[in-house]
Amino acid sequence: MEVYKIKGANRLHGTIKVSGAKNSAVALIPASLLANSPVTIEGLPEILDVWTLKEILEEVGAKITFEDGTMTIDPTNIVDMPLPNGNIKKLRASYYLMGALLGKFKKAAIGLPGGCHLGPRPIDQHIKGFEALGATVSNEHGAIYLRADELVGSKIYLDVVSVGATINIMLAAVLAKGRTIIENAAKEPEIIDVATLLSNMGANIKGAGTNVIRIDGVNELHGTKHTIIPDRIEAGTFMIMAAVAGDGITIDNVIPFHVEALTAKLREMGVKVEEYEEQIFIPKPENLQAVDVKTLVYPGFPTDLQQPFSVLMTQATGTSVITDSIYSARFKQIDELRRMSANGRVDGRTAVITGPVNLEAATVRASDLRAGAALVLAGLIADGETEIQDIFHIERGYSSIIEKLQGLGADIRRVEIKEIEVNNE
Ligand SMILES: CC(=O)N[C@H]1[C@@H](OP(=O)(O)OP(=O)(O)OC[C@H]2O[C@@H](n3ccc(=O)[nH]c3=O)[C@H](O)[C@@H]2O)O[C@H](CO)[C@@H](O)[C@@H]1O
Ligand SMILES: C=C(OP(=O)(O)O)C(=O)O
Repeated sequence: MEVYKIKGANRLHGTIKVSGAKNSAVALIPASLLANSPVTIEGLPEILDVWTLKEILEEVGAKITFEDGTMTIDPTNIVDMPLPNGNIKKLRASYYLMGALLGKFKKAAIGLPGGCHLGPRPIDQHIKGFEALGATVSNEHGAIYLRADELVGSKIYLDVVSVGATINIMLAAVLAKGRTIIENAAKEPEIIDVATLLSNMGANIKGAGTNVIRIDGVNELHGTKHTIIPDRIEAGTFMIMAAVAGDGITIDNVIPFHVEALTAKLREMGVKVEEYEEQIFIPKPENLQAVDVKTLVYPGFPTDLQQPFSVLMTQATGTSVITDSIYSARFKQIDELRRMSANGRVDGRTAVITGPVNLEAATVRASDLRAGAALVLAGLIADGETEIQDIFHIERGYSSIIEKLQGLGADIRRVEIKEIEVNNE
């Protein structure tokens, strides 16, 4: 199996470029199935989730080319094939095939999605939306079966603000008859990105990015060309890295407005953040102070940055408290950071971390994507050589992470090791 080996304590310096947004990419790709001619998406990240979706779309008959971040998807000959198993379970966003295929064929059969284990991640709000549009939905042996004679627009109030449900309902509604209104919709930038693609395909969507989205169904959607937004979570991870291990780092291809909640927290800790049009510069920080963080829906502090941020807290003076109000069990990184001598404990939805401490290298396991990112950051500052196992989680969401970090002077390698070495630990 492959692991990352990181020799810590090199201060990092230079410019690091952010890739296209994972959470947009994984929705834009299924959205393209709704068109009747090819859709080209530029700037896609080369991450496992994108490769997996490509394979799933090919299974249903899409013709796809993918080179240098540009994917062209020709959905002209796709079929309404059931997808109860296999690749579907490798990522969370396979749930977007429900909305896209239901919208296109008025029926779909899709296995329950995978993705990071962060506590319960129900999809009841997605189903509520599909049912409101006229679909009957059943769960048969772990796959969701959706069928409708026709889809008719409806008013849907989301009981929980959900990124996935908001996008999935948009996907199902763009070809429905009449008007759909999504109330209490999520407002993440990725939702605007997907609405932009759909609008350029001919859909009629108003209000994406606010908590009320109005969709007037159209008869047909056509191909188009779209450039994806930068990944605000990857950008945020690099900003935290600059604060924890940097000696002057420029983060390139970022929309500063998308990471404002993080910028505010970094400044509260004593980190200087210089914002430019598409770049952020963070000089070498001094004297980090403890802060409290609570994750919230956008534009609040993103849950996806809470785990990397916890590493910064280990370097701040005093006791920091993080509360994750989105997920009930998103602190698996804390146990691994404790192996590296961090002083942290978890109590329900809260982690309490006291610093500063000198982290020490250890063999650790990435339990999920952002826990993995947190361990990479910890490895970059720890004394000695850290080994991170289960790196597929990290590569589900970070494009060319090894090469990007090496570009800043990090001593990080992907290494093949024998299973026996793992079992002996
Ligand atoms: C592929 C993708 O875009 N993943 C992101 C998406 O996940 P995802 O779309 O799964 O997250 P949601 O916004 O739907 O979930 C937010 C909260 O609502 C709950 N919920 C959600 C749907 C539902 O039907 N019922 C329900 O109770 C979830 O359990 C969670 O507590 O948004 C999350 C919150 O910003 C991010 O952490 C993920 O990176
Ligand atoms: C939780 C995440 O991803 P997913 O929803 O794909 O599991 C994430 O990107 O941090």
